[in-house]
Amino acid sequence: MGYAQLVIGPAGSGKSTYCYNLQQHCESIGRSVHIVNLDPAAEDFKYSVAIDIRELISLEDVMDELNLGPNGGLIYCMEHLEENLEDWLAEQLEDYLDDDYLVFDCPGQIELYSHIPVFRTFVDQLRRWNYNVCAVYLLDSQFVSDITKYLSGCMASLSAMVQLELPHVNVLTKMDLVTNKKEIEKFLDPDTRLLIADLNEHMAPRFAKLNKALAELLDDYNMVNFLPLDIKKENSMQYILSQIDNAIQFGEDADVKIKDFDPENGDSD
Ligand SMILES: Nc1nc2c(ncn2[C@@H]2O[C@H](COP(=O)(O)OP(=O)(O)OP(=O)(O)O)[C@@H](O)[C@H]2O)c(=O)[nH]1
Ligand SMILES: [Mg+2]
Repeated sequence: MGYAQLVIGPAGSGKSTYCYNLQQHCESIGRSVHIVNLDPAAEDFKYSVAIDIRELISLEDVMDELNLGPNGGLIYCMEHLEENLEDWLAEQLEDYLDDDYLVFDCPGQIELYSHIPVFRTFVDQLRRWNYNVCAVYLLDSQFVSDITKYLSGCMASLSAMVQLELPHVNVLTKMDLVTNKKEIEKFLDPDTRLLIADLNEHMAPRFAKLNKALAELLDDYNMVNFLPLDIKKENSMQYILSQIDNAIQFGEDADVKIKDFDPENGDSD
């Protein structure tokens, strides 16, 4: 059984930075992770890359040779990946052990998750190869400055969740930049009734029914729940990782091993 995180979220939300900080954190606790770059437009990374989509296809080449713009080019690249999962990706993954932990740093274009099936195909293939996969959806705390933006961020996350059908963890990034912590904290685990009240206050009365329906939708999917990520605080990443591990049952075998050697039940010397 392998384990994987699919790190997704809007452009600039902090996905690559998250991957780097996760790698640093894992190094510091002596745990192994391998970061896979799935962004064909990426230029350089701070993390060490285990597998790189740019060895299969690069956005620059596609744009030059096929005369495509950056967005069309990206879709072309991702569809090319989709067609090459069983040869290229399979071959790349052969270098990793069955129980390795992979982290996929994905591109930020939202249409990749809502309009075309590439990530759904990708995830289905990983599952066939026996990976437990968790979607980690990052949203920039700087973007969540008011309730309507927050709600639109939640909706984009929900759309990815419905499309991918994976265990799903939402993360609010760049908390180190937040000056008014109280203002943001209300978005981490809010009461949807308060959200509606807040929305109604800011919007014309004719939106009241829509606001109520949106809040109920979030409630039904248990969606409104974000873990704060402050890269300046070590325990912040540690907590997020523990939640994700839990979602993909990583470490349960290790728990069994620890219990086997529980000094209270084992031999004493
Ligand atoms: N202060 C601070 N800056 C951050 C943090 N995360 C990301 N940034 C900055 O935000 C910008 C975008 O970060 P990236 O990690 O490249 O974001 P991304 O989601 O990978 O972006 P794309 O791959 O283009 O979609 C960079 O300038 C980062 O330095 C954070 O936690 N704190
Ligand atoms: Mg990136």
